[in-house]
Amino acid sequence: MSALNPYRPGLFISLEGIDGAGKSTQLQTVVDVLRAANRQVMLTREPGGTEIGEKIRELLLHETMRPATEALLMFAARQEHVLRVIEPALLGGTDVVCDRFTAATLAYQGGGKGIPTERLEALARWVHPGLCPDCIILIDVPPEVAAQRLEQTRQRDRFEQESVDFFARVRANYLQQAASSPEKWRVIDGTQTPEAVQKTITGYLNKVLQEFDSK
Ligand SMILES: Nc1ncnc2c1ncn2[C@@H]1O[C@H](COP(=O)(O)OP(=O)(O)OP(=O)(O)O)[C@@H](O)[C@H]1O
Ligand SMILES: Cc1cn([C@H]2C[C@H](O)[C@@H](COP(=O)(O)O)O2)c(=O)[nH]c1=O
Repeated sequence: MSALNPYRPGLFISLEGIDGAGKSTQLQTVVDVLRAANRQVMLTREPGGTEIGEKIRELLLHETMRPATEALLMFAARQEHVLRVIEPALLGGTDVVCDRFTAATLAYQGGGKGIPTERLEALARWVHPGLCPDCIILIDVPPEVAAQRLEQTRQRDRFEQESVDFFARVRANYLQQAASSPEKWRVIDGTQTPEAVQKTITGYLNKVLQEFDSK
């Protein structure tokens, strides 16, 4: 059973951070820690995670659109993802590690693009009533650091081309969300070396699992 949702057998963990924070680099760490504890684990991502969701992802990452369209498409993809993938896995006892979830919509479409939080929260209540991650790991870096990393490494999609100011707003929103639910969020300093970030995530997750086992 989940530590925070005793009616549910699998743990639901999401990873968050601005683009370039190092989230993809650390996803496997999360999976490895859970598997080392003999747990069944599924790794998935948003937007995406289903056939329809991956098609919506392509639109979101590459087509120009209004912020409201963006928010609605995020939730359209999430509806399919929750109903077809996340809930069945959790109910079957599989832990779900999700590369971003609704916190990203609040941060990017809310903090970054100015969609009112109440509208996004209303969509979240509609699309996944009663479901939220048991723990959310935020890899936190200043936007200047993330921009430098992205510049060095790859061709950038529509979000990755946003300004440093945009990512400063997204980061501030994430930190605000984390501060308002400290029992659920763990903020990790992503400016450390990848090995140090990995060690911090491993220590944190082992504590979460210990808490879970003691219930
Ligand atoms: N702790 C770190 N220190 C220095 N560089 C890092 C660190 N973590 C990741 N990187 C490098 O930064 C770049 C971006 O990392 P990664 O792809 O993991 O970020 P991300 O947060 O998943 O980005 P996006 O959300 O855009 O996919 C990569 O080149 C990666 O090797
Ligand atoms: C779920 C979600 C994602 N986004 C943005 C954030 C990223 O720029 C991309 C996804 O790419 P990633 O490198 O695989 O993380 O989508 C968003 O704006 N709102 C959301 O809800």
